Amino acid sequence: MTSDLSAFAKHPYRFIIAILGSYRWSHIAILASVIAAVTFSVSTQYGLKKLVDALSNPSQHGAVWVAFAMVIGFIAADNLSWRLAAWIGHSTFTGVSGRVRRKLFRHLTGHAPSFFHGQAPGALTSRITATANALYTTETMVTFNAMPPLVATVVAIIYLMTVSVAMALTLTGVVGVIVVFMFYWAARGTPLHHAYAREAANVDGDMIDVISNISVVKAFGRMRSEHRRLGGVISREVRARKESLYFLERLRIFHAIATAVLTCCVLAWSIVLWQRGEATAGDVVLVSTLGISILSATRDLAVALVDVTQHLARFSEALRTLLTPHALPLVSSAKRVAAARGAVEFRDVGFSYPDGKQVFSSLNLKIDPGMRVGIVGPSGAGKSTIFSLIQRFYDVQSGAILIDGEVGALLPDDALRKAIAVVPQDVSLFHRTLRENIRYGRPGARDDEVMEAARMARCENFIEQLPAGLDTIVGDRGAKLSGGQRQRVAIARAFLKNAPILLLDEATSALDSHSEELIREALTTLMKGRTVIAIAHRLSTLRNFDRIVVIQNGKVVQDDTPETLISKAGAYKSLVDLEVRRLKSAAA
Ligand SMILES: Nc1ncnc2c1ncn2[C@@H]1O[C@H](COP(=O)(O)OP(=O)(O)OP(=O)(O)O)[C@@H](O)[C@H]1O
Repeated sequence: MTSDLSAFAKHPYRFIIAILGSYRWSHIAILASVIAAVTFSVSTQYGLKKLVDALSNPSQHGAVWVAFAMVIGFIAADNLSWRLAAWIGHSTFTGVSGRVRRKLFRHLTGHAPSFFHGQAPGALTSRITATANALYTTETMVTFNAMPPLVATVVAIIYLMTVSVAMALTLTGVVGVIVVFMFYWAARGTPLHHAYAREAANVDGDMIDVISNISVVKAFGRMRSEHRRLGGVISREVRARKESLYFLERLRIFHAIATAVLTCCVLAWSIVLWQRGEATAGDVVLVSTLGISILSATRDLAVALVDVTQHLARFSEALRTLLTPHALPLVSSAKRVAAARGAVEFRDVGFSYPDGKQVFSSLNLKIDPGMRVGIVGPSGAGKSTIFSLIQRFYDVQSGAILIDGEVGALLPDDALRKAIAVVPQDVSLFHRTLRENIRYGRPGARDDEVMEAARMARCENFIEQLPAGLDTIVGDRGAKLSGGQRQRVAIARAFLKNAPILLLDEATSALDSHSEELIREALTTLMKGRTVIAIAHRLSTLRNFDRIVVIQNGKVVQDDTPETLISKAGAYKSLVDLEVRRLKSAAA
């Protein structure tokens, strides 16, 4: 299977077959063990019939012990087969569930970053878990809930035929009617069970919402009203759960009455046969025990079938929503490309976001290797979009973006990623050690290289103060580090990555002047010998750049050296004047 599984979105059963294919022999072994276990279990009743027949005939002492051995043998074989089925089942079903998760996660992470904008990460990951769990539950239910009563019914009917073919056929008809009736009745409860599942999810969602906003709740003194709100949500869930449980209970009551009446009929019938001399005492025992087990099996079978169909429906639904096709086809990494030198060119680029918002109609921008270019312009001009397009988070609709003269969209993904390092505005860190976070820039980097990158990014001082130095866990999204420290970790990553093209997105939030100074020093070293494209929010950052490109409404309105631009009237001069006025009024 490739990482794009979207072809399976409409064919969930093909997906299941493809996944189960790798566990074919284990499933066959489980199936055989369950069939054997149930056959042995039902055969125990036959052993008991033999025992009763031998006991009622005093001359058959030997036959009594043969029947005894038969019963013990069946019981032992029954238990051993169940344990074997469960033993293989545990490793197979958990293996399948792990495989489903790996496959779905691979598919999910194969989407372009743009796919994840506006999607709650928690919702996506819990859908993967729910899908894998639905398949796991389906497998265990089929094996341990649906198959045993089905096999037991078939085997029991075969044994009953040895006593009375008419009784066996009548019972088959009655069982069929009961299973179908119970299945449809049980299925009618589905909306109630779904309503309960929805309410339970609401309780979870509300609790998560409150806990993740706990500081806001406390700051506004709303804890009591949040408790009240949650109390209401929990009451609705309790009500829905009761309705779902009572529905199943009514089904069980009906079944219990039907079982009692039918057992009575079967028993009476076999006694009549015995009175007529057409059945032995053992036959009466066999018929009554088998009759009872068949009738009990009908309820388990009907309920299990409903559960299985529901889980399969949930699985198919989840698969449909998870397996949306990848928007950007990946280029095979087999294609070899020379190491990048760092030239970037936008040639007649036309681009609109998937929602139809057009940002560029025909953007042209040529940046030579080693050149430092600052991009400025008002909010919404398209600066960040330029970065997204260079990194191929989206494909352009017309024109092309060239890296060293090669169309970016035709470059293998790993070649493109190798060519570009990014120091983003919002640095996102993993909930792992600082060392692992910095090493993200180059996974194979040695410890001394990680340390050197940290030193060049001016991280030493704060690393020394961390409780476990580089081995400190940085907290969720790097919560234990300050904004300036997170920026320097991103710079350290970029040092390790050592890519020829550097995209810098200056943080909008102001840092203290010491932190700003450290970052400025680190960036000056980092920029040496690379092509740099920087989005600057403070124009002073761009003083030492080779070129400044001013963008307005998706168009380049000025493109020149900082000295030339500042010396003549125009968009850049207006922006500088505006910043000077802002700084003056802030200082006043
Ligand atoms: N994911 C998106 N989907 C749809 N439209 C978007 C998306 N991202 C940005 N836009 C729109 O595209 C236009 C350009 O946005 P972009 O983020 O590139 O501007 P910017 O110059 O970087 O602005 P800022 O300085 O405020 O970050 C804006 O009108 C914005 O609303």
